[in-house]
Amino acid sequence: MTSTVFIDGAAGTTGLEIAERLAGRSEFELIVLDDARRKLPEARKEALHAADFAVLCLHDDAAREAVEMAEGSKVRIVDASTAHRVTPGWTYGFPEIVGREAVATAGRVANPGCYPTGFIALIAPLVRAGLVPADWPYTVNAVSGYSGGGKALIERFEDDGDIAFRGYGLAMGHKHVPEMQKLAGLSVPPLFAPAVIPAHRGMVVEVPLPLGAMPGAAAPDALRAELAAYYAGSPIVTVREDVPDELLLRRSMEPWDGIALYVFGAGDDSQARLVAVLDNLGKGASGAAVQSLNLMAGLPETAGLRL
Ligand SMILES: NC(=O)C1=CN([C@@H]2O[C@H](COP(=O)(O)OP(=O)(O)OC[C@H]3O[C@@H](n4cnc5c(N)ncnc54)[C@H](OP(=O)(O)O)[C@@H]3O)[C@@H](O)[C@H]2O)C=CC1
Ligand SMILES: CC(=O)N[C@@H](CCC(=O)OP(=O)(O)O)C(=O)O
Repeated sequence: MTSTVFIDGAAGTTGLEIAERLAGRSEFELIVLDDARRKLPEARKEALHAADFAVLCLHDDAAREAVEMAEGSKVRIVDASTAHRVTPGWTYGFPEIVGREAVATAGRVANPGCYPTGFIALIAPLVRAGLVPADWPYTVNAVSGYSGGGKALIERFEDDGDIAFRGYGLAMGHKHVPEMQKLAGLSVPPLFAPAVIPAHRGMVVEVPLPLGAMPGAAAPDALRAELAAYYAGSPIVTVREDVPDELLLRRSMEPWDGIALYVFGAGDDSQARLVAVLDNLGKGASGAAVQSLNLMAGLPETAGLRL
């Protein structure tokens, strides 16, 4: 059976990558609005009411508007924006964390943020297993390729070829913190230090752990073993056993919908560095949206993904 899909915001960075992952698949037929109509409220509303699925690849206000427009229709929504990630009634679209069945049966799915995908993948299973405390003030140090900021940041980095590093979120209160706290099951918000580097895509999310000072925290080998058991059999999440000399992001990175998790530990078990490497536009956005869409349509979760 073919399902119809409307990508609202199809001309944007995330929307284009979702369309690429759906291209040539007989299970989905895209509803496309031409350039003159793609922002017209009446055209969007008509498309939302005609579609089986809609993927919102919009800024938060336009995403909220789309959800309102969809009222009274049968459409099932995956929202890539931040608008509904901690909203009651919405399912957080991270099947490995909330369960595949929850996503498969949902009518409203909030696609995770790119940085939270790395943080939650690392921390949520460990908190649940009681191997690290839920009441610890975690720190999240992360770098992202500039496509993470959409068309505006892409243009800025490509116009100004001289930016080597952009630290931001310096006033704290980044929009990703609430979902990190909620999905990881933490009693205090993590301290988040994001930055952008002059590569188009790719990200590294690191959570440094002073294990010796953390009440009840397990040793690095036990943390790695727990993550490996938690994600065993996942075609998307890989827990790496190796300790490379260095972790590199390359400007030439191809689209990739997987995520690699590492636990690096000090010999005396006093410290660990949890690291997630992913593609902000892959498992961090478009790949995750297509994974959820697959599950919602009753299809294999990796169909169309770049793994
Ligand atoms: N980029 C990434 O790595 C990630 C992005 N996201 C989220 O996904 C969403 C989309 O981001 P991204 O693709 O990067 O952003 P872009 O800016 O690249 O794309 C947004 C698109 O929405 C279009 N648009 C703006 N207003 C309207 C409207 N009223 N109706 C219809 N279309 C509209 C824009 O049009 P125009 O082309 O004319 O500007 C643009 O094509 C955001 O909420 C973002 O935070 C989430 C995770 C990662
Ligand atoms: C590099 C960069 O600017 N990244 C964006 C987040 C990208 C993203 O995940 O957007 P959503 O929160 O809508 O999911 C930022 O920090 O605002």
